[in-house]
Amino acid sequence: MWRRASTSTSSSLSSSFIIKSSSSLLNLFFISQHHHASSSSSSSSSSSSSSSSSPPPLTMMQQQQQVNDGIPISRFITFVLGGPGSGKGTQCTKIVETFGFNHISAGDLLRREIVSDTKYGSMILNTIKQGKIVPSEVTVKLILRELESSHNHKFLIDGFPRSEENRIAFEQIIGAEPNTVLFFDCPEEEMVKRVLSRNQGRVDDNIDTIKKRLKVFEALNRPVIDHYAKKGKLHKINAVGTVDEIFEQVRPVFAAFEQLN
Ligand SMILES: Nc1ncnc2c1ncn2[C@@H]1O[C@H](COP(=O)(O)OP(=O)(O)O)[C@@H](O)[C@H]1O
Ligand SMILES: O=c1ccn([C@@H]2O[C@H](COP(=O)(O)OP(=O)(O)O)[C@@H](O)[C@H]2O)c(=O)[nH]1
Repeated sequence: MWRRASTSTSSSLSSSFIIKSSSSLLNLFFISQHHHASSSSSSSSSSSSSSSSSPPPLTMMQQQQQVNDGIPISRFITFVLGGPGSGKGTQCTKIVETFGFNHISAGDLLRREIVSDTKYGSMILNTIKQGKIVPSEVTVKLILRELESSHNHKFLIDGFPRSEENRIAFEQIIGAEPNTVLFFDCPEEEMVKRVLSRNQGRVDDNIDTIKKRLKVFEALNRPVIDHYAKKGKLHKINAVGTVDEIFEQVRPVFAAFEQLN
């Protein structure tokens, strides 16, 4: 069983905001040469300034044209972090419904490989059973495929990166940093309780594997969280409470982006 990566067509964050909200050019990626050519040969309606090393932002018309042409435009990426059972997937569903993001669950992508029995399937199954982390190049490749095949430019990447090695591989292969990072902060005993009652038939939702996953989370995922905290990109959410109460802490993160637009 896995959560389906969901895609919504509603779009309320525009690329012009993405450009304005980014503190560094690393936050953006302008993938196609076509983009550079088209944006540099026409004027832009956005008020954001552009340096000599960056292309000017696209007008809404250019963005629409690119969507029509199937050419990727600048992407807005949110990493969704937190321990096992902290409620990442549950909150992602609410963010998709409210703000129209495309939800990419790294765990779901990996479980799909197991079910499809691809060349990585048995290695992934063994890794998940042991609560360990799948090699970065495998996971990043699966994420890249999702990023490239979506017409929605706003992404939630759920449950990734799980280690500094994951994070660095993503940044090198994809060529971008996330625009923002959510961290669902949940006490271990609450996470254990939730995972044990998740009831989705997952091979890793048993007490022995949960203990291993919690250790791996503390050892390998914490440094990633610290990294983004230092960069001022981390939004720490208290993950204890009802789903709706927690979402009320999440909502302002994305509402703020909309307001700036
Ligand atoms: N705020 C909450 N309070 C109680 N249970 C929750 C809450 N949020 C999620 N859950 C439940 O806890 C389990 C784990 O949530 P999930 O979103 O799958 O976590 P994660 O994606 O972080 O592993 C699920 O069964 C989910 O329904
Ligand atoms: O980027 C990832 C995401 C997941 N996993 C593996 O998939 C398992 C389940 O991850 P998921 O995010 O689905 O569940 P959670 O840990 O939130 O319960 C993890 O314990 C890892 O073994 C991984 O190796 N790399």
